[in-house]
Amino acid sequence: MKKVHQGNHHGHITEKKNDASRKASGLNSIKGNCHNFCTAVFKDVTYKELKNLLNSKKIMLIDVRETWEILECGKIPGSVNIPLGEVGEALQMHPEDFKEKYNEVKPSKSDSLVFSCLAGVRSKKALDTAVSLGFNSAKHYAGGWKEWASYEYSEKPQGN
Ligand SMILES: O=S(=O)([O-])[S-]
Repeated sequence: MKKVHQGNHHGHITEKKNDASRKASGLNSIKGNCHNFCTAVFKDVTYKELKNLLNSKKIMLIDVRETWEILECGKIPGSVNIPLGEVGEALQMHPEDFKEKYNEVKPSKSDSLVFSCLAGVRSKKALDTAVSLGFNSAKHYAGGWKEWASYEYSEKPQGN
């Protein structure tokens, strides 16, 4: 008898838990969508903003393309190459190791970091990694090398 009673009671709790976890996963997906929306709107720098930031020398621009792509296509002047697969590890490195590997001072969590790639997909992933590691001022240049080269190396009027 006792066993049956416990079983029923347990079953009831389990049902409640399932309900609670269903609600939580609903909230998580809302949170996920909001995060994507917020990073898309507030953490994206335009070509002109990037130019100004580079001129002010107040940012570290990290190009997350593979090294061969940079050698083949070119790079935004002043950018540092950290391929996407290395970003998480690099941002957690000891500053001395970072300096040795990338020949740059490791950015602090409050520094302005901007990620770029070819067309904004990998730079967004790098941005998400950086934000999850506490680099809350990080942004990305969604236009990437594609847009940069089109403004810098063609007769096209420059965008914003
Ligand atoms: O560089 S990219 O991932 O946007 S194609």
